[in-house]
Amino acid sequence: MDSIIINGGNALHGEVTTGGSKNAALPLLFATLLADGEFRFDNVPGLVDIDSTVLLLEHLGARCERDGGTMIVHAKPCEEQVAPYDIVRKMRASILCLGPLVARYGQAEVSLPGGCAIGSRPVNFHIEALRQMGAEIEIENGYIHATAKRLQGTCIVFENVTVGGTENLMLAAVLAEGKTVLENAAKEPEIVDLADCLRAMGAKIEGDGSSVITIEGVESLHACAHRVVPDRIEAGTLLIAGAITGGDVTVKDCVPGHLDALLRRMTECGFEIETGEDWMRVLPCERWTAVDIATSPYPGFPTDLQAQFMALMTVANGTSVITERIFENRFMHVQELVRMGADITPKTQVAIVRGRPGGLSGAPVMATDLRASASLILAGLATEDETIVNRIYHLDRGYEKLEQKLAGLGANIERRSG
Ligand SMILES: CC(=O)N[C@H]1[C@@H](OP(=O)(O)OP(=O)(O)OC[C@H]2O[C@@H](n3ccc(=O)[nH]c3=O)[C@H](O)[C@@H]2O)O[C@H](CO)[C@@H](O)[C@@H]1O
Ligand SMILES: C=C(OP(=O)(O)O)C(=O)O
Repeated sequence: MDSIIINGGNALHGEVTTGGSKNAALPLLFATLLADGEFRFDNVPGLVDIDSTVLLLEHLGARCERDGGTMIVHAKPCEEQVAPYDIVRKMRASILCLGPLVARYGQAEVSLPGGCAIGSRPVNFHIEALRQMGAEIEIENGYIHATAKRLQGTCIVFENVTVGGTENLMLAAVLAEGKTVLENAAKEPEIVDLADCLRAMGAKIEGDGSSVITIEGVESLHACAHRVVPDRIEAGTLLIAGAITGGDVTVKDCVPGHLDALLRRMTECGFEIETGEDWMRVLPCERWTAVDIATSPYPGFPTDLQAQFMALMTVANGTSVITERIFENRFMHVQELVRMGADITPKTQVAIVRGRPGGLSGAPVMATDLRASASLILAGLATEDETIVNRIYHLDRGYEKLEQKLAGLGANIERRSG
């Protein structure tokens, strides 16, 4: 199993580019189940989760070709609408094939995704909403069995904001009969990116980016070309990497407007941040002040940056209260940060981080999930000695060549295969 070795202590300097968004690319690729023909996607990140999606699409009859950041999907009619356990268990977002399959073919069998390190992560909102559109859904032998004559447009009010649920229902409603209104919908930039792509396929969608999305179903859709939106979580992680080392880092090819919540908090900490249309820069800062964060749906502070921000707070001046409101178990990085000298008291959904400027030391640590991996690497950069981050396969789900990007900024970091 690969690990990442970091010899901390270097202030990072220079420019680094952001790749395409994992969380946008996944639903976009599942949108190809809605039409036949040749789709072209640019700015597709090279990630294990993208490989898992390709595996599932190819299982469902498509052929995918990749050349750098470009992915061509030759979409064909799907003969057997089955998403098997062996593929779904690799990636929870596989559930996003349910909406398009049942909308287009009137049936689907999709393995129920399990929980993961950050929580139980049920898909009851997806299932309930599809039932409201007329789908008959049974759960048997670990599979969701869905059938429908033609899905019927209706008004769906999500009990809680759900990114995947909103996406699955958008992917279903575009081919339903009549108008679907999604209320309390997610507003994430990835939702807007999906809506843009679906519109390019001929769908009629309004309101994406707000909490009410209206979709007028159409009879059929066609293939299109689309460029994946930049990954705001990768961009935020790279900016924090510059900040935590007291460095001067410019993150290019990103959308700073998608990171308002992070940039506001970092500015409150005392960091000087400059932004342009598609870049942002953190300037050198020797000491920063602790601030509190509480995660919430977009445009709130993203849960996917909570672990990385916590690393920054472990070496801040003062005490920070970090509240995780999206997932019930997203503090798995705390114990590993503590092994590196951090002073953190975790409670149920709150962690009290008593900052210790210059107080971290390198250690062998274990990554438990994707963003926890990033958090431990950031903490490693802030020490003066060696950190070994084990179980790095989580990182490869969501960051393309993170160690190479950080090394390009002057970090002493390498991957060791083993
Ligand atoms: C591939 C992808 O885009 N993943 C992102 C997506 O995950 P994902 O789409 O899985 O997250 P959701 O927004 O659906 O989940 C939010 C909360 O709602 C709960 N819930 C969700 C659905 C449901 O049917 N029932 C239910 O109870 C979840 O357990 C969680 O507590 O949004 C999360 C929240 O921004 C991000 O952390 C993930 O990186
Ligand atoms: C939790 C994440 O992803 P997923 O929903 O794919 O597990 C993430 O990107 O941080």
